[in-house]
Amino acid sequence: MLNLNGIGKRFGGLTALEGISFNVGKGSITGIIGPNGAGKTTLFNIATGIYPPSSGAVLLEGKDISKLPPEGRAHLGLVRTFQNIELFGKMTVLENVMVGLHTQSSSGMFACAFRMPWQMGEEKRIRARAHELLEFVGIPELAGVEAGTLPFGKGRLLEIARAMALEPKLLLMDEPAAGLNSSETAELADLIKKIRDLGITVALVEHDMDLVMDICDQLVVLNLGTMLAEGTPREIQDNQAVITAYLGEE
Ligand SMILES: Nc1ncnc2c1ncn2[C@@H]1O[C@H](COP(=O)(O)OP(=O)(O)OP(=O)(O)O)[C@@H](O)[C@H]1O
Repeated sequence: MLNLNGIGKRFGGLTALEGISFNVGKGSITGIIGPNGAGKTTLFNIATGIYPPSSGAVLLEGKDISKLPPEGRAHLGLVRTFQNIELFGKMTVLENVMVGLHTQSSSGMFACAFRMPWQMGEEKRIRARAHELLEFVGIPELAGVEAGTLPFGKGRLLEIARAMALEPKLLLMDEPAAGLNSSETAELADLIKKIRDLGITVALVEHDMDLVMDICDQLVVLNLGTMLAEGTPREIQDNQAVITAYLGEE
């Protein structure tokens, strides 16, 4: 689904990544883990188009997307969530999801903002779909609430609903469990599995080892900008280099 081919990244004299190659399998949940400063965020930013790689290529379904900006990647179905939730605080929860749906709709934001008569049917369809997505992530009762007043954990679920509005083929999540308590993390784990069960490929950068061991089909371990290991959670747990470099730190 997503191929990272010999990715390298230099920031001035510092080599943040070197020779990173792996494939995020279609329909899988892939976790990218590693100690602090391993290069996870840098790799995530290269995959989502925030930075160009210094070397190597990013391929989505075989197509080289290395030079595409984030919006272009989103059009091809590569959608991301943020570690620091970015919501429209003054809008309702429902409206936040509707904004995502408008960017996908044929009529676009402009016509919808002015409520052209021929857009009313579309508007109704979008509102219904937004309700469905809130139901899917488990917060249907919060539709009318101002997004800025949401507790952090609910905000994360809303962000996921908004990402789902973009109809991702591949959802890239930046530390989705950061800031969540254990019951919220368990809820998140169920939701990510539900997303995978819809046929959407998921890749996440995450520090919460219990979460990645629970939900991931495949793990990639980075250390000091290189790939230390790749395998199933079981294989990674038993990998001596990983234990030394990473798990041993805990
Ligand atoms: N924009 C930048 N300019 C210069 N150096 C950077 C930049 N972004 C990252 N680095 C460096 O690249 C290396 C990898 O950092 P990165 O943030 O990708 O690691 P990480 O695995 O995400 O760490 P953490 O788990 O702490 O978030 C670090 O040495 C970092 O200082």
